[in-house]
Amino acid sequence: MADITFDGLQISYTGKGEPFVAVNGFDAHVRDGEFVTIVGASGCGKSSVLLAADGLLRPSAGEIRIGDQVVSKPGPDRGVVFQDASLMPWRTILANVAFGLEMQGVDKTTRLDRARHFIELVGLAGREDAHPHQLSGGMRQRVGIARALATDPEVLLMDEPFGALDAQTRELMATELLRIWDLDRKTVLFVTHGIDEAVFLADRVLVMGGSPSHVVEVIEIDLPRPRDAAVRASEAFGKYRTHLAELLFGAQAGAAVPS
Ligand SMILES: Nc1ncnc2c1ncn2[C@@H]1O[C@H](COP(=O)(O)OP(=O)(O)OP(=O)(O)O)[C@@H](O)[C@H]1O
Repeated sequence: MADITFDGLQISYTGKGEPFVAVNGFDAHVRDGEFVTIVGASGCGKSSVLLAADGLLRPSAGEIRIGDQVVSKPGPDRGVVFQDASLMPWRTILANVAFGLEMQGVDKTTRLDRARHFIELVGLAGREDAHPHQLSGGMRQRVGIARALATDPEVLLMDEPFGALDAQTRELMATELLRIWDLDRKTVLFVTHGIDEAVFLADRVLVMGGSPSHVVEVIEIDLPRPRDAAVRASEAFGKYRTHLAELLFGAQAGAAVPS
């Protein structure tokens, strides 16, 4: 089981003065195979929650469990994609995607075969020998996704993976991500600033708010899959957008979002 449980999660940062409690009482459950997005105002702690789920940040109270295992450090059960794909510039695309498998000691033939498979899956077949600087921002994010998938993690943690892309590429990437996710439905936790993106991708949206922040509302997105342009244009989609905008920016902002 690759469900994720956040149980009374608290995240504090210690500096020179008093510790700063960024997140407190964050409770949530992401079901096995579910696609959950997290939204909230800038600085509310979305990335902190994701870093803690990856095991890179130790909670000051509470715990995170993947299945029945308490998260204490990064592990092969989790694949991570950040806003900046953080590729190694001196490595080819193939070698970047194969990197995690190399770290796991997978033999060369197997890891290159697997890397090629995932490069093809993200639509970059033919670019295996290119270097990251020869690719567009969207292509680099595709490489980041292929790299995260190559080790076959149970859980994908994604922090604004399309945040640096233009609006059109961003929409395209969201559709592509859902196509890939649909192949084996990994458990996904996806942080975004984008209201449309949050609704389009998710089975459920976790809305963060408060100070220190926590989950203030969980919205079940009852829209059909596969999600496509027709779903995006539907009245139901518009209602979810308006509701989310109201929650995040107040009633006036919600009214300004066209459905
Ligand atoms: N290393 C750190 N040291 C001290 N404070 C930090 C550190 N990292 C984050 N913070 C603070 O913790 C809070 C949450 O930050 P975090 O980056 O998790 O928010 P976020 O919701 O992901 O923000 P954004 O949407 O702008 O990316 C912020 O107030 C931030 O200033």
